[in-house]
Amino acid sequence: MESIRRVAVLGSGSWGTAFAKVIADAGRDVVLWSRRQTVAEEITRLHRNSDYLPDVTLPMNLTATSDAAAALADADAVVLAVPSQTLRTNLAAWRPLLPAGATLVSTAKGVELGSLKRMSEVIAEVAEVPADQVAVVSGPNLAKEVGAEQPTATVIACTDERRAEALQHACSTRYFRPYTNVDVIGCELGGACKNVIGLACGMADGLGFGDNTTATLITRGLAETARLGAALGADPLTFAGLAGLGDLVATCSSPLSRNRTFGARIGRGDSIAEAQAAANGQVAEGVKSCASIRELGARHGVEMPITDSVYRVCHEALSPRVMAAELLGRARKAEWS
Ligand SMILES: NC(=O)C1=CN([C@@H]2O[C@H](COP(=O)(O)OP(=O)(O)OC[C@H]3O[C@@H](n4cnc5c(N)ncnc54)[C@H](OP(=O)(O)O)[C@@H]3O)[C@@H](O)[C@H]2O)C=CC1
Ligand SMILES: O=C(CO)COP(=O)(O)O
Repeated sequence: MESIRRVAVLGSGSWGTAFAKVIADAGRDVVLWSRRQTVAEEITRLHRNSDYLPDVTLPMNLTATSDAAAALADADAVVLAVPSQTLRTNLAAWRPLLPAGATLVSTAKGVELGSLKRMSEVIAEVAEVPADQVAVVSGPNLAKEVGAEQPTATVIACTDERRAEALQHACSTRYFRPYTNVDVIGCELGGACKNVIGLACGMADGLGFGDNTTATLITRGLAETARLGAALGADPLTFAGLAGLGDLVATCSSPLSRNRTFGARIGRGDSIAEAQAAANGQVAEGVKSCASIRELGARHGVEMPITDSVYRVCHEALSPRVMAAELLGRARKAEWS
């Protein structure tokens, strides 16, 4: 695998912008694609993305465009940083422009509604590339903290270890430390499921519950994520790592998490529509992915009580307080069963 010199990042929201900055800080030329020309112009001319990371000055070797062909020209790696549920449509439009052989990198943390596919599966299918050409970046990576250059680690997962290492090299900086992992399934499930558990933790906070409840949800949330992972062939160790426990803890504890913030509003009594309006267009992936993850669990006979409860709150108008009572009132069982 050749080294990565030029990177296209498609999607200029919070994470697309922060991760593009990391790669530029690692010395690569980065072109960020934005669907809004005004955002692209602001990034290129003023080195700012005031909609998503207003306090961050972006590096000079990061430019932006709303022309996908210009962003993708000669890219050695293509980072996909759009929401999970639009990725298939976005990528289908970009498919003819993808440079042959480029590593395609998923940053989206979700499971597709309908197909129940992981993002790397969607990418391989739509781009018509082998699975080992697709990498996943996942870990405790709250965009605002990464943008502020706070010390952070992540996981680059790819079944082709040399591609993973090339990407690891292309995004290693003094504040961002990527580890490689060949367990793509586990890393993706960790990233998708933690958003749902983050919603549950937010709901608990909104109801006025404290750290015991949060710790209980984190731990039992990890247990159901790991059960799903086992059924889908993930490496159990992945769930103890950055893309598992690491991301789960960051999302479930941080007021910066959009999923946790969304859940807290619901816990305080907002409707789903009100919480969506307050999110101001920013994606809280778990609201949709709770449906696909719940269905994936059911398809594989995996019990996922927290995910099921979050789904019923988000899509069947279950009250969070009743959710809490129901979860506590479940049939008694052994911890590891
Ligand atoms: N934020 C974070 O801390 C992290 C997020 N992630 C994951 O990265 C993915 C992207 O999230 P993030 O950047 O945070 O999301 P944001 O909500 O911050 O930004 C979403 C971006 O996607 C664009 N977009 C939205 N809908 C479409 C569409 N239909 N077609 C094309 N572009 C679209 C938005 O454009 P516009 O501005 O014009 O609306 C915006 O640039 C998610 O799966 C998230 O879970 C992963 C790690 C960290
Ligand atoms: O994935 C994230 C941190 O790793 C961001 O979480 P939110 O999407 O909940 O903000």
